[in-house]
Amino acid sequence: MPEALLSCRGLQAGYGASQVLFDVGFDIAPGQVVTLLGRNGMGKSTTIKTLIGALRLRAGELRFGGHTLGGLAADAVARLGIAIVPEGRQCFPNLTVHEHLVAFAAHRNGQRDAWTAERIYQVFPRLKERARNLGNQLSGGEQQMLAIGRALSTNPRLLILDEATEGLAPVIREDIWRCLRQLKEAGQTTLVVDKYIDRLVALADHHVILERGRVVWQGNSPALSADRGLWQRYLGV
Ligand SMILES: Nc1ncnc2c1ncn2[C@@H]1O[C@H](COP(=O)(O)OP(=O)(O)OP(=O)(O)O)[C@@H](O)[C@H]1O
Repeated sequence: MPEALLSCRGLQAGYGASQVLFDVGFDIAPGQVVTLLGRNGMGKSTTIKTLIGALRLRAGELRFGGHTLGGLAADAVARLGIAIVPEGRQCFPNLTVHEHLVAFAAHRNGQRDAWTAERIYQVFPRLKERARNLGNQLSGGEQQMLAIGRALSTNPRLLILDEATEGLAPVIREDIWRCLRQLKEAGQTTLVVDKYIDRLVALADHHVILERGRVVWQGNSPALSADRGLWQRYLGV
């Protein structure tokens, strides 16, 4: 097992008086795709908010690429190379597709094969066709592709997708899954939260199941596929 890019142990976090995360711990190795699973309200988004510095870490250890993240503000975490595609896409209505892909461009992964606009267009040919369109002229699926492309343009060492296929038509969702497979083949380290477990099993290397703010199971795709009891107990499917 290569050294982890992200490593968290015993994470605790919450909102005011309500504690939501009690004991969250997992690793993400370079190039891995890891999922956070669990029913609604179990702490997936709260874990992500804690990782990106949007929510204060109350206890635990959070390390990323040799840095300790706990206590760092969100902009500092972003500069270290964690990019998030948030729920709800958030494209800019009056920037063109191409402007989205160059305005935030950075080089944070230290790799030679940078995600340039051209490379992003290879993964998302639809975006190339729409390069001159404004953000508010795009369909929901195109906006989602653009949100992923924009995050990639910062060349993150870790890409985080929170419910990236939420609200999309099935055919568009499949397009997003195909793109995520391409990103994985290109070596992009990714953390995914989504509800389509069968698709995640096909895509990801490692899965982490949360139940009321604690990791109750983690393992690889064959192990998760083989244990339908886990799906019923923790995932409600
Ligand atoms: N801003 C907030 N203030 C107070 N409580 C919150 C806030 N955001 C989330 N919570 C609570 O924290 C708990 C965990 O929520 P979280 O959003 O992390 O769950 P989740 O696993 O991502 O599920 P979902 O798919 O519903 O988003 C829930 O009980 C939720 O009500």
